[in-house]
Amino acid sequence: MSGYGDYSLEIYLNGLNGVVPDLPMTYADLEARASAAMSPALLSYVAGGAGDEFTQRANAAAFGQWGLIPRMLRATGSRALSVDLFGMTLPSPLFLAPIGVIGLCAQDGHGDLATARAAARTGVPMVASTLMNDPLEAVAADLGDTPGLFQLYTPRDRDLAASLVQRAETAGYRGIVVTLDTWMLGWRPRDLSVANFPQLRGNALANYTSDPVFRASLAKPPEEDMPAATLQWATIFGNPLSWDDLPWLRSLTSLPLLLKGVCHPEDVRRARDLGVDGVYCSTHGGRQVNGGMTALDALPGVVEAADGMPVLFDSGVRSGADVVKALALGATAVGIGRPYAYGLALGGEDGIVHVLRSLLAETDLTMAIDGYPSIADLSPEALHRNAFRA
Ligand SMILES: Cc1cc2nc3c(=O)[nH]c(=O)nc-3n(C[C@H](O)[C@H](O)[C@H](O)COP(=O)(O)O)c2cc1C
Ligand SMILES: O=C(O)C(=O)c1ccccc1
Repeated sequence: MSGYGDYSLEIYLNGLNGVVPDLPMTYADLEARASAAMSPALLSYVAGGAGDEFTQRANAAAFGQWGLIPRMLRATGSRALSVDLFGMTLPSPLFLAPIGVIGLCAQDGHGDLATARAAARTGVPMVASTLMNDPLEAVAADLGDTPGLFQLYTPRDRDLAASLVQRAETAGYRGIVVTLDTWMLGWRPRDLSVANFPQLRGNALANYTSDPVFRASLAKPPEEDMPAATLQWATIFGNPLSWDDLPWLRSLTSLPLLLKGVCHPEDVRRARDLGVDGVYCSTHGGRQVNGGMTALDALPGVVEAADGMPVLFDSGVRSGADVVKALALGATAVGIGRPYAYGLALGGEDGIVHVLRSLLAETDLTMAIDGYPSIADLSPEALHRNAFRA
């Protein structure tokens, strides 16, 4: 049974001793204070999105269409927030979405490890990006007993893809998440304005530079010629996959295989037919394309087509109320993106833990007060279409 809501009591009790939180309690404050703590180039990369960022804003605003219907007298004195995913029992429905430059968001450049340690402390699983400053093996070691999934950016070199997946299996990751919406880079005016793309400067490439297949493709080891290694990375990074590649992807692993960026029911059905174990409904936080549908609008159709297969969700989740709504629309687990990057930039590992505990507390309190004692009680019928939109 969840005691996540007790985080607020803990804070109020600390106040009796004159202690007030040194980390932000609102998303607006988190974003503002983290922005001030980051370099302008890193901030434009993390906070920015595609085009004029309409889709990025709409992803978050879409939650305002829905309101949880309060129900009374439903004995919500304790809440059940745990979820089952691929045979794992997770303590809560949250997970950490893959963030390729999370390493850079920490002062020491090891934000991938800090994220893994925050995952270990909270039990919130981490989806580790292909693009990390530390190799996937080191990140797995810091996860402890908390499960990790490995997010694959499928390179053009099939042997390199196979090597990365094999390494993830050996390191103990519990699933492979293949991201399909980012085999090429979208139009990102903020980054273009400062002519900065972190990976092209050699950042977050540790999984490549530590890989025997990648190293064998280089004339000189990356330690001697990183610019050449980086150019090689740019050449092989993105593979424009088709459905014909799916049997090959499936053959790479016996771990659960998930596809990230899937928003159309027909794509869900096709993935299912080809032996995929789960789909991940996301619009990449509006970073890749602008002007499209929001991830939340796509979610009900994806859930229906998934027909019981797990559906991970992210894009625009900023509060516990958002988490509850995504669960009610059928998400199996809900991914946190930018909020934890800001938590890390502002407060290191403790900053991530604070962001996660705050989101979980608000989720728990929302379910308690509105009369939904377990995640199983959350369904589309629990939601009302709001007439008023802020
Ligand atoms: C700075 C940054 C880097 C990201 N890198 C990756 C990545 O390496 N792989 C991936 O699949 N998604 C990546 N994403 C997308 C996230 O996994 C997630 O879909 C997105 O952040 C959700 O939107 P939100 O942060 O606005 O909630 C990245 C997002 C951000 C903000
Ligand atoms: O910045 C991103 O969202 C991201 O994941 C990415 C990674 C490599 C190339 C382009 C985008």
